[in-house]
Amino acid sequence: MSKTDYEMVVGLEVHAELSTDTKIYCSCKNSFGSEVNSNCCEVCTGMPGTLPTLNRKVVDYAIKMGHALHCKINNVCKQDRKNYFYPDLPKAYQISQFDIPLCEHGYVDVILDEECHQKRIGVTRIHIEEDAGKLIHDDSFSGSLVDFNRCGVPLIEIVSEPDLRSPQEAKAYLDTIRSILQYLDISDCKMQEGSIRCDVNVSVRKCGSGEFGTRCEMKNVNSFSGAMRAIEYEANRQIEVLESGGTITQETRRWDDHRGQNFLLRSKEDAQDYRYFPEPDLLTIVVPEERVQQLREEIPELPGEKLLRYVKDFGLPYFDANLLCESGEKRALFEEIAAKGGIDLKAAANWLNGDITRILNEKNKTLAESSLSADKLIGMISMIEQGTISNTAAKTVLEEMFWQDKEPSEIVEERGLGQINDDSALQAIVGDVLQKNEKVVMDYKNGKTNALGFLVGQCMRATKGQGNPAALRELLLKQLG
Ligand SMILES: Nc1ncnc2c1ncn2[C@@H]1O[C@H](COP(=O)(O)OP(=O)(O)OP(=O)(O)O)[C@@H](O)[C@H]1O
Ligand SMILES: [Mg+2]
Ligand SMILES: [Mg+2]
Repeated sequence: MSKTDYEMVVGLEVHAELSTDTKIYCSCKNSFGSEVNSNCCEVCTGMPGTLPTLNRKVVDYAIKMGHALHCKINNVCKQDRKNYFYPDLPKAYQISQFDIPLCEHGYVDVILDEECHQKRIGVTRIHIEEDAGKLIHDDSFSGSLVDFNRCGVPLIEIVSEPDLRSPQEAKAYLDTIRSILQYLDISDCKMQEGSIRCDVNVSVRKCGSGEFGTRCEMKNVNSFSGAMRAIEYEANRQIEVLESGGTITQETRRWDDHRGQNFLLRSKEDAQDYRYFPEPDLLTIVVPEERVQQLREEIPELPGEKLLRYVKDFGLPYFDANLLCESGEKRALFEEIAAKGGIDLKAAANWLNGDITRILNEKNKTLAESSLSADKLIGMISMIEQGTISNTAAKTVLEEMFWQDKEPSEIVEERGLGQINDDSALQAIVGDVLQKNEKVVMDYKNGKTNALGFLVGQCMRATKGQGNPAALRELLLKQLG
């Protein structure tokens, strides 16, 4: 049998750090990058005799994610101890949730491609738990150091059903989960700071088989593109094992993205190995039904719905809509423009995704720090549409109105950027350009039609960018016969 006779089956566990001000069970600051061991106390390091107190915000944030992923919310639930030893876990247990997670039985619709085909991915559960500390390995000394600042940072674990069938589907799912977290403003999702991490579970089976194969779980996947590579590699590894007559055993493997390979860490522990038991130091979580509903009402329009709406209602191509949807500020400005109307929205999207994004990136600023507004942009784009200014002149207008409290019309006037639409003025320029470019004119007459573009360019140059290109083109065509 060959590779194509097999199908891969993938399920993902996403851990997202929640952006609460304080940790999940104590009042230590929840922040990244502080001096090592400066944000920890006897509670988050589990000193004997200390008691945890649940941070209410953590429950709110997790319920919001539950609503966004269409989950059933278990507003009466408990927390459990997951026992294991590791040097970054001074308590030797993690407070998590075992048999009754806060949210379960959900799903998310993921957009798979530019034609907006969708696939529904099941979400098994979302539970709250605490993060562990961080080991620091350094070549300058033997052994490892440990930083406890991350102990007790709140996490949600979002577990998917094994519904994914390719690395591309897994990537689309991860991108969707990340942007939902960002839309809800409950996690900063900084991959490089580890605020969103994923474990990748993979199995393979013969195409057409109704049963799943044995899964292997990969740890140390540090990016979404790394997840795609890890999935591809692991599925191939399993197929090779099966094809050579072997069997797959349930294992935890370590992905090494640099080498593009994974390595056995341990044969997989089962839930029973953790000896889960109800956390005796914490009360049952009880969230009043009104609070659950109130949180539902706080859910904004989510990325998938928004993207489809931009494509369907505003006629934007997927690519443009997707770029706009990535930034809260851009979305807000675009929607304000769309609500006011009167201009081509594709043009607005182009400016937002193009020059405006470029300028912001160059200056490392946000839209809120600029002087741009929906009205200014509408004003500028209308002037282009009415032929008052050229696209080139508009770039100058944009640069000026970006940081200054000036109207586009003011700038056009001050800087004399108005487009020359006057036929007789343009006629003179066309005549001059044709005279100076006899060879190009010959080429054009001999069938080299792209010579026309060159001539338009020359006319634009002669007008210092202020000629109306459409009018110039027409005049040129007339003269060239
Ligand atoms: N046969 C399979 N092939 C691929 N993925 C699978 C298969 N069976 C289960 N999975 C996926 O494995 C993941 C299991 O995650 P879950 O958190 O429930 O358990 P775990 O990995 O054993 O626990 P832990 O959180 O302690 O790592 C889910 O995403 C699920 O969809
Ligand atoms: Mg898990
Ligand atoms: Mg796991």
